[in-house]
Amino acid sequence: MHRTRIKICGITREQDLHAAVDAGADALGFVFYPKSPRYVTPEQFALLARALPPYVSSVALFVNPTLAEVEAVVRAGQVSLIQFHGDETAGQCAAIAQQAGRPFVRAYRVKPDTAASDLLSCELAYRAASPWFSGLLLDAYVDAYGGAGKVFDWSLIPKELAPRVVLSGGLSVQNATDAVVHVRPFAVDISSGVEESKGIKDARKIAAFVAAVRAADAITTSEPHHERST
Ligand SMILES: O=C(O)c1ccccc1N[C@@H]1O[C@H](COP(=O)(O)O)[C@@H](O)[C@H]1O
Repeated sequence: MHRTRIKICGITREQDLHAAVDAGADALGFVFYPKSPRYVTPEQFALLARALPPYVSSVALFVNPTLAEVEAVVRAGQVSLIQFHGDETAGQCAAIAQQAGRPFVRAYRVKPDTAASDLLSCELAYRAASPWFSGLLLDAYVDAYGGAGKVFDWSLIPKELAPRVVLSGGLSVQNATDAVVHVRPFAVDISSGVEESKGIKDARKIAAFVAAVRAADAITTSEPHHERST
């Protein structure tokens, strides 16, 4: 059975970190973009990261960072993976990841006119650019860098790419099962959909989201892959 990996992003409080871990999250995201309502400083991250148990990944999310900013975070606490969510080029991501010694996920903000070939060639280019490239995260394009709670058209994702991507953008307790059953991504990433207010997570929503993803995993296991409807 495929177990869709789950990342809960935008952790700012220790109680939210525990809620996500207790619910069964595989990864927790910390936002190092100062304009975000979910921003944590390296000092705040250092305290939060001490509460991370083994085998739960921590993802440091940046928007157009300098190498020094990334290195400061990597020094502050345990970082498993970097997430680039800005306008960084493949070369910049590769250079920072190499220097910081961490693999990275690249966010691609999907527009209504994004073609399947755009997504496939982007993945190919990143894979060629760096051995530190771990995969693409697909988010909806909005007039901000992310965390906007907006869904994009999942049918734009090429079927051959879906099993490798992190699906993101406007996921919620309500659409989680649908998202996993239709797209069958490797992982899902959610931030605003499990919040009570910006930067403050809701433990019940986190638990319900994880349950909805697991329900979808059970459905996709009983349904042969070739029957995927999108
Ligand atoms: O969470 C933020 O504030 C944020 C800021 C800048 C870039 C990305 C950000 N969050 C990421 O956006 C996607 C979608 O979030 P949502 O579930 O639609 O709220 C997700 O990967 C967050 O990690």
